[in-house]
This record gives sequence, structure tokens and C-alpha cells, in this order.
Amino acid sequence: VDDVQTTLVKFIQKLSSSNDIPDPTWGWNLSSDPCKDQWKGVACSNRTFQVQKLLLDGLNFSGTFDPWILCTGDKSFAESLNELSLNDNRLRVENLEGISSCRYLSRLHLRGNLFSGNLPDSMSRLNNLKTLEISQNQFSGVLPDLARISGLTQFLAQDNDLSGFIPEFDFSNFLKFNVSNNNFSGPIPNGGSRFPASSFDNNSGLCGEPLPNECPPKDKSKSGYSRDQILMFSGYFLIGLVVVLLILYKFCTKGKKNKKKVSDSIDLKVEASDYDGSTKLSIVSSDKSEASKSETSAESAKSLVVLSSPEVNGLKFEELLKAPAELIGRGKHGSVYKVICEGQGLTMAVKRIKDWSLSSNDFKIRMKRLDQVRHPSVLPPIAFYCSKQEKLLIYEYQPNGSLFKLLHGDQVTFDWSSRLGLAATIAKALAFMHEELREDLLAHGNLKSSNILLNENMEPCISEYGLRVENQEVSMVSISNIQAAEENDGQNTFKSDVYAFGVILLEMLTGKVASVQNNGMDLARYVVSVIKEEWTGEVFDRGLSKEGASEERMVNLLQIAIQCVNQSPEARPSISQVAVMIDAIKEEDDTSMDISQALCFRGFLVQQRANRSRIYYYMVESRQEI
Ligand SMILES: Nc1ncnc2c1ncn2[C@@H]1O[C@H](COP(=O)(O)OP(=O)(O)OP(=O)(O)O)[C@@H](O)[C@H]1O
Repeated sequence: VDDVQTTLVKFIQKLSSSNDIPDPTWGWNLSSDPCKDQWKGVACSNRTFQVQKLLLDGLNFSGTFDPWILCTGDKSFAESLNELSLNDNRLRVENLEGISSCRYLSRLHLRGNLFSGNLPDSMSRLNNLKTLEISQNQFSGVLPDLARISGLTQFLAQDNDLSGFIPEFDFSNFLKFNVSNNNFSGPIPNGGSRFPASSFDNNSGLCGEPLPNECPPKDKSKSGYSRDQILMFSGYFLIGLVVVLLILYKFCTKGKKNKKKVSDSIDLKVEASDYDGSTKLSIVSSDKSEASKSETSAESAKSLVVLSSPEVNGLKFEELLKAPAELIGRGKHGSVYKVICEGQGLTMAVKRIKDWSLSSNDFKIRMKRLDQVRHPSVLPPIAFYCSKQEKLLIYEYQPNGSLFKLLHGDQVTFDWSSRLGLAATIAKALAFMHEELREDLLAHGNLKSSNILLNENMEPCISEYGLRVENQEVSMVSISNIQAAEENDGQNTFKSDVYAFGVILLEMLTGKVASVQNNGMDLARYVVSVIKEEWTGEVFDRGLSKEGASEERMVNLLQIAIQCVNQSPEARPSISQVAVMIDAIKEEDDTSMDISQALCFRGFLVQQRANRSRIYYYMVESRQEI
């Protein structure tokens, strides 16, 4: 077993083709310390002085990457390493197997090298991995079951020679995904349509959305049905078809009378669909006649309701449609576009929700009510539009992403006191909204880390308050039984918000992704099971523990989160109680920071005094000598 220095020196010797330490000025040698002596490409924790990142991109290495040396040498080093980046060198690899021993890696970047061979199955044991980038190499063979890594949010594997099926990833949590230019085959897993076709292009055997080619229907001859059974089913089908045609015929002849009325309702369709290209949020009527088109725009211009926002005064619906729009995300209830309206000098986020059964009138009432309740940490809609088929909500664009991206993306470390501060701010804002809107039965309804946005000063704000999209097929499938039951009771939607807030706390404490598909139930269950086994310490995000965050206060916050995710809504605290409890932890944290700063300062004074007496002593001594 080697120490950190030996591990790193052996590792870099292998990276360079001549087996040398590359450049003496980089500092990599056995007689110095990688952290204190700031070796090139080594990033350390400020508190624990342990190596956290090796960032060796574009340094012309043309030797071998040996994960065994790196991950099985010094144990504490293997456990502290969370990012390895070797992009854009000319490295080869003999066997990637050893990488699974660096089990706390959260980012692995191997882009643009000469790596070849299979990705070993053991890679799927890298449970903490959030980003895996292996693009522009010569990797081949079938992918290991990377879908087992629940926190993976970025997978970039384009320009390789990979084949077989794409694992069944839970795409709802992904920020980036690209497997283009490989040899993958089979259907694209569900949810892949969140990404543009360019993420899957040039894989001759791939099919399904978002690619234009549909997957062939499954081969019926392998279904095990006998010839007689197939004939019988065909008979049933024909009878069914005749009945449907008869009903349709009846319906059409009746419908002719009402034709005039039906064509008055406008069938709207947003055409902006490109992820990468800038496009326009053009909404067109399905009624092709020119007359009706002009009617549509007149109707549309009237229908944009600008709420009490002076910035967008005078904004017309048509201007909004003409402005360049970029699709920034697709959620389960619709899509969000970034739209720049130069006239108003305003960048907006336009959320489009389709097939929301809420009537236009109820929607208007809801929006106007929400506009009356303002909190600085809740993002209000600045305008809205509604038709029978869809609803548009216009928000000010928030430039610094979401809490989800902050926790699971590539950003800088998100430290304990910032997490605690964010939790306190959001709890207070939510408590204010619940208090104000209790009688209107208007809770948030869809609280999650991607709906907590960060403004230009990196201050958090809750977005999409009051947009609980009821009665949608997708949402009914995705919500858990508990929540389905809760949603029947208006008051309980407030308790559903508390549950959702608990899941956000768990995400912040564990650093793990909560599955959108089951409203974070998996994460809640996982945390509760770990606590039952009395391994509470294991549950926390290693970044927090390494940073030296107080375990006592993390446990206190965890207890609040556990109360929030209680299966029974009645047992959950109200969000105002949660806000008070978090504030108490925050106060304790601030006080302990003050004390430690004061202690540091006192230590500094004692040191100064000691130094001064040493100088004085030295002066007395030297005077005596003189
Ligand atoms: N005002 C805004 N400014 C900047 N980004 C935004 C804004 N509103 C939403 N987004 C981002 O747009 C993306 C898609 O948002 P959206 O709310 O549609 O998805 P979602 O929250 O995952 O799903 P859902 O449909 O369930 O709300 C998210 O990454 C979100 O952070």
C-alpha cells in the first residue's frame, strides 16, 4: 500500500509515455506535499487538506491511464477523490476495471483520448457518479448497466464504437445525454425524447422518439398465439371496427349541425421544438383559412394577460410569438422556452402546459389571486395566456439555473451553510404563501429542486407556485398512492408541499437525486432504511462531511426532513413549524461560526502576544550579547 505521494507519482509516470515525471515545475515529487505544495492539476479540500480532484486535461500525455495504481494505492486518497479529468490527451488504457475502487468519484471525464475496449461491468458500482464523459474515444462493446447509478445526471459517450441496447436510464433527472455516432441498436428507453435527435444520431439500429424512425412492432409470430387464436382476435377486431365506424358516422352527421361552433375554437400548436437551434415560439391555428388566421391573431393579442409587472407593460402576444425562443427543458407537464423580447429588453421563461383540464376562467382567477400574494423569494408570473387547449405562463428568466443543477450538475461545491441558508429561505417563503393562500386552497403543488431557481445574485426563489396540474394522465400515473389520496383533500395539498420540501432537504443532505417519477419516494425510503440500521452518518453527502459540517446539526436537519416525509399527512409538521425549526438550527450554526471565528481571533491574539514576547526576549538577549 502506497502513500498519496507515491500513488500520484506512480500514476503520472504511467501517464507520460517516457515514464518520467513530466516537468519539475509541476511539483509532482516524493519529497513534497500535493496539497500544501500545490502540485499542478491537484485540487484539495481547504479544511482537510485531502486531494479531491485531479484535473489533467490537455497536457499532451501519451502514456497509459492505470486506474489500479490510482484507486488501489492509498486508501484515504481513493476515498477522497471525487473528480478525475483526463480530457484531450492521447492516453490508452489497459484495463479500466480498477476505477470502481475510486468509489466516491462523482465526475469522471475521459473525453478525447485513445481509450479502447469494453467499459467494465464494475463501473456500474460507482454509486456516487453524477457525470460520466467518455466521448471521442474508441470504446466498444455493450455498456454496463449504468442505469443502476441513480444519481447519474450527465452521460456523454458520443463518437465511440459502442453497441447493444441503451440501458433503461431514468431520463427525467438527466441534464445532458449524448450517445450519437456509435453502433447502438434497439428502442430508445422511455423519456429519451427529452433530448434532441442529435443526442442519438448515427446509430444505425436505434429507433423511437426523438429519432424519426419508429420501432418496428414486436414480432407477433413469436408471441406464442396459435393460428386459430390469431383468427379469432382478428374477428373481434373487425366487429369492433364496424361498431366504432357506425358510432363515428352517427357522431359526424350530428356534428355537422354544430360545425360552425367547433371551428371557432382555436387548435393551437407550438412549433418550437429544437433543443439546440434558436427558434420561434410560433403558435399556429390548425384552421388553415386565412380569415380564421387573422381572427386567431386578433384573439391572441387580446388574450395575453399582463399581470402587475411594469417591465412587460405593452407586451403583445404576437410580439412574444415572434421573439426568438429556445427550448430549455421539458417537464412532465409541458415545456419551458427562453424567450428574448428586445422591445421590452426582457428575457423571459415561457412555460407551456398542454391539456390542463382547469377551465380558462378558473385559471384566470387563480393567476390573478397568485398575483396578489407577493414574497421576494417566490417568482411571480408576469403574464399569462390561456386557451382551451393550452396555457402559457410567462416568468422572468432566472440566469443561474436551479437547485437541482447546483446539487447534481458540474458547479462549484455547494457548502453546508449555503444549503442551510437556502433551506431556511425556501421554508419561510413557502410558509408565507401557505398562510396567505390557505383559504383559497392554493398550495404549490409541484415543489422540487428543479423548481427552485437562482437569480442573478444566486438567491433562491420558488418558481411555478400554484401550478398543480390536476387530472393529467401522466401525473396520475406518476404520483404515489399516498399522494393520490392526499390530493383529494384540498387542505392536504399543503401537506404534500411539506412532503416535497422534505424530499428537497433529503436531496441537499445526501447529495442524491430524488426520482421525479415517484416524487422522491425512493430517496425517502432509502434514508429511512439507513437510519433504521443506525448508520445515519453514512447517509450524508460526503462533500459535507469532508468540509467539516457539524454532524449534530446535519442530524437535526435530517430529523426535520424525516418528519416532513412521514407517510401520514397528519403526522407531518406544517411548513411554518418547519421554518421555525430550520431557523433554530441556522441560528446555532451562525453562533458556532461566530464562536469559532472568535476563537481563531483569540488564538491569533495569543499567538501575536507570544510572538511579541519572543521578539522582546530576543531583543533583550541580543542586547545583552551586544
Ligand atoms: N423562470 C425560469 N428561468 C430559468 N429557468 C427556468 C425557469 N423556469 C423553469 N426553468 C427551467 O426550465 C427547465 C424545465 O422546467 P419545467 O418546470 O418545465 O420542468 P420540471 O420542473 O422538470 O417539470 P414540471 O413540468 O413537472 O414542472 C428546468 O430546468 C427549470 O429549472
